[in-house]
Amino acid sequence: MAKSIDVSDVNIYYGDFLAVQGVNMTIRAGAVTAFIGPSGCGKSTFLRSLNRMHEVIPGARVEGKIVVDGQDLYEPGVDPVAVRRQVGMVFQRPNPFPTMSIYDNVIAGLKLNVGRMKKSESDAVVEKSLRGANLWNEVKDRLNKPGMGLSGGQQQRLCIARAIAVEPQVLLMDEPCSALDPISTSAIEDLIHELKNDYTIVIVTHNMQQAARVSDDTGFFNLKATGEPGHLVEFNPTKKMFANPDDPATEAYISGRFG
Ligand SMILES: Nc1ncnc2c1ncn2[C@@H]1O[C@H](COP(=O)(O)OP(=O)(O)OP(=O)(O)O)[C@@H](O)[C@H]1O
Repeated sequence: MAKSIDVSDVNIYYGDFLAVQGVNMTIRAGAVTAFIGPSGCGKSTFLRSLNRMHEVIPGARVEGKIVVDGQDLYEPGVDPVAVRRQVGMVFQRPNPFPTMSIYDNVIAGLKLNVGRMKKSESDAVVEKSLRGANLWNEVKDRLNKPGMGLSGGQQQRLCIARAIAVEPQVLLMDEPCSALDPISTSAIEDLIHELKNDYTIVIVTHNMQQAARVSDDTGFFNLKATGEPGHLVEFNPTKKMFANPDDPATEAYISGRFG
């Protein structure tokens, strides 16, 4: 089930470098939230802090609170692997496991989490996840063929199927369409609309039309100057953000005057 995310006073470091400073926001359950902003302002860094992926980089750390379903993800004793199951992620470039079939790609995460499953159970998960990712009809007759044999857009939907197979509460997407052609992009955008009934979705995008098309809320990140930390300038419903933003910097960015 979709959950909200409450972010308080979050600072994110790479070693001594403060990359993102002082973020506060509430990401609504069952909504699509987009992060926009110029290159280097910390959108991806912040996104990765939402499922404890940031800390896999040596020296990287997060301060502050990120609460999902009443649980602060950064409290001592919280298992980052359990967090990543609850908060799934889809990356910029489709990254199916190269040696695995379509079928095995879908259940790869689930196998890690639950171990062995009955064939009938895994068949059901594979079908449900591929249907959920709008890919079932295209691949149902070749589930045992390699995942790498699919088109880029199909591979990205396969990665979405893999992410939803473990039934997360939140789905993070880091520029999921940037490597895709317009038709595949449109298929992923349609899918995002459908998935938000079941998942809280957070998407980083460079494409402002995409943010306007797919999201309910938008966060605009910016940098005061090169070398300064990125910060959240404004967080508002997407309609307001694009029609009547609160901050002049948001308006300047949205209207293409910088970035
Ligand atoms: N692995 C890393 N080690 C050190 N610094 C990093 C690392 N990854 C990112 N940074 C720095 O953190 C800051 C934020 O980068 P990040 O990639 O989050 O920005 P972004 O807004 O997502 O940029 P883009 O839109 O170009 O993808 C930048 O100054 C970047 O150089």
